[in-house]
Amino acid sequence: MTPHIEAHRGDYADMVLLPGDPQRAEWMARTFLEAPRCVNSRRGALGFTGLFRGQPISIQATGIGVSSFLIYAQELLDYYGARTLIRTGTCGSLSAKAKLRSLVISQSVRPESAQSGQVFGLYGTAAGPDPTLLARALAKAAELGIEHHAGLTLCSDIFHHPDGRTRFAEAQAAGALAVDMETSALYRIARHFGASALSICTVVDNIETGELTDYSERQQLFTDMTRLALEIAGEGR
Ligand SMILES: O=P(O)(O)O[C@H]1O[C@H](CO)[C@@H](O)[C@H]1O
Ligand SMILES: O=c1cc[nH]c(=O)[nH]1
Repeated sequence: MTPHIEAHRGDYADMVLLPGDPQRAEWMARTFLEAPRCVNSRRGALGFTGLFRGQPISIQATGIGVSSFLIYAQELLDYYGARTLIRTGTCGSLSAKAKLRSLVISQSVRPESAQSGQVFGLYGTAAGPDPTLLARALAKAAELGIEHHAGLTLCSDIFHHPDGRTRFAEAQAAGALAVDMETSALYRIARHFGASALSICTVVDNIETGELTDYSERQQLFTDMTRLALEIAGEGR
């Protein structure tokens, strides 16, 4: 076990999907995995291991933001030997292209601020997704007819900000499709451990228009993202 995970070594698969929300982790595991087994409930950060088409896959909630994310990612990579991490998150759209309920696949990511830079500086220079996972995701999403966009995303440390949406102007001018709060940390820590990573997020609100999805519709909302992540995870490393 680790300070934040009560599972034994060997309880996690090499391949781990990482939603932020523990309720999403449970829904994904119970809906899509065969024989899902809860391997962590410490602090309510639920983790599950089961089978997808006969192959072991784990799903671990990471909480909100870089600080929480890095705890779970570090312990999975360093202690439990995870080799592939796929974030199955939510994001806010910063672009008319990234429609509500569609998927954004992060092809490159920039941190929002100097504070982010200091945290991410622990893991060296900027990093991106694993090219093989990215190529698989793009091909599978097209094959399955899943609405998606791939491109630059922004990773923020702050959800409620006194400057509101004006703080995103520079990132929008640079072409950022959407904002989340973990992707930059995912790519950097994965590179540090020589692991493969990809971030896929479902758009749950549009920061320009103020459109919002409701939490109650979120389970159906995550079907495409979960199917896509499992399909590409199911192809192995
Ligand atoms: O829904 P998750 O995966 O937690 O992702 C997004 O939602 C949270 C903010 O509401 C942040 O963690 C952000 O990155
Ligand atoms: O607006 C949003 C929605 C989800 N996640 C974020 O970080 N921001």
